[in-house]
Amino acid sequence: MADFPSLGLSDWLVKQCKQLGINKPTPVQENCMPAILQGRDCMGCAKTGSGKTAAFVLPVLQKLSEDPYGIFCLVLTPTRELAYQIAEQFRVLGKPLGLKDCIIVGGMDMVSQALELSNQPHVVVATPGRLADHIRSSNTFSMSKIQFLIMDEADRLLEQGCTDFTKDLETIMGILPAKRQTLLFSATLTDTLQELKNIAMNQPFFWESKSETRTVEELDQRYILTPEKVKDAYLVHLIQMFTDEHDDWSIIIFTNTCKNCQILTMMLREFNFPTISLHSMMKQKQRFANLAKFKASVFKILIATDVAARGLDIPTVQVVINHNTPGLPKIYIHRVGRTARAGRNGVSITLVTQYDIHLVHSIEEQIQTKLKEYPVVEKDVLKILTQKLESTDFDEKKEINKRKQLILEGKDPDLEAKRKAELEKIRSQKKKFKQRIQEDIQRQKRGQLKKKLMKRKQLKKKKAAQATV
Ligand SMILES: Nc1ncnc2c1ncn2[C@@H]1O[C@H](COP(=O)(O)OP(=O)(O)OP(=O)(O)O)[C@@H](O)[C@H]1O
Repeated sequence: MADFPSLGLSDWLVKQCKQLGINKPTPVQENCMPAILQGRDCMGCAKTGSGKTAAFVLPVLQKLSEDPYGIFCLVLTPTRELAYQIAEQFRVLGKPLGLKDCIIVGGMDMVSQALELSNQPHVVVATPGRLADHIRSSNTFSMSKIQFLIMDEADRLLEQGCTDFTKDLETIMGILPAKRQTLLFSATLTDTLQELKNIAMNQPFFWESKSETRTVEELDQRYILTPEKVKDAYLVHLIQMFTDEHDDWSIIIFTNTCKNCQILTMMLREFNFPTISLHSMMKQKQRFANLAKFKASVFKILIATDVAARGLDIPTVQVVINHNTPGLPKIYIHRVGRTARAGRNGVSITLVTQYDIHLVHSIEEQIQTKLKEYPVVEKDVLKILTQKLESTDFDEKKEINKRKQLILEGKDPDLEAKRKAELEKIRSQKKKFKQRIQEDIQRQKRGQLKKKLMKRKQLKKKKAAQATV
């Protein structure tokens, strides 16, 4: 197995790595770093937690130390928290260089960002939306001398999901020099391969970790079958079990909406679990503060939407719980990848309701692994259900939360309720009308049939009468 010097890495960087406990390159580093140091474009696809960040940070720092000039490297990433994490890796590994970095993400002060950009940082780490805003609104910085464009979680950047980066990426690409090195990394590159190849035009070096499975071996992947209605009781039971047995464990719970994030946080706090949330409806400063508290283990439980599904590297996370079964296998891969990182062990548990079985099958097919059932003592879950959930008038809280949400959306809850009731009335009238029409048709059909049968009977009678004559 190669070591860092044999891959062409300078002594000062090898020393920096050692200080961080990075002694031997991981496969993605071993394979991609020489190609990057040779000046090639590179696409690296390796499992979650396998060291993809250092695979691009180290060669960029080496090249930067040889010829620092202007804004040298631009890193694009889909989420704000991830941008800070990547910038920190650059800062720590590039300390001896006196590296100047700049983070450009939404939700933070635009004026101070513009100032930082005009100060010619070596490395800019950005989310596409905010960087595109800066490009459109000012001409105080230039990216024309950029040597490296890096797209971390590259497949997500190209996806046209709920956040579509296409327009912003076009704006950004428009000011970058054609002559540059482009590096694309993710744990799930394959389904956007062609689009990515168009971005890395220089016959990119492509490396993908060869493995039957798409999740790491150290991850124990489980599921619990639960009726939708009592899912939360199972969740409480799981957390109770983990917190009773391991006081140093952190848990991330993924759920599908910001609203559910809030509701679950409220519910788990009722049970006195140290819970904090992270979702896109929160103010950015609060998002950073909550994540910092979770990383520092002030709060052991983080409830998050998929804004936290990709890239976040928090070594203390031992358990990932999917409160909803992810609709796409890719999302599942990234979510459960928040644990069992860098060779550590971890557990993931997916709550599967009667409506989600087909989703589990497609996840299993993609990851080439069968999820195992997580044993649960039903009696204990039932206890939670009857004692606590009922006594905390949870339904009432849900209703209050619904009303709060509507107010936040600028709607009047009472008017909305009225509107909903009217809609319901119209729907039920429509249903009744349809039913009536169908009944009429049936009646007509029955009438016609009756007539036919009568005719046939009469004909038979007639024939019989003729025969006797
Ligand atoms: N060669 C190495 N030896 C030991 N640990 C390493 C090495 N390289 C990186 N690490 C550590 O491994 C952890 C995971 O790395 P990183 O966050 O880069 O993973 P990733 O492959 O980008 O994962 P994801 O796909 O989830 O974004 C980090 O804490 C990092 O410091």
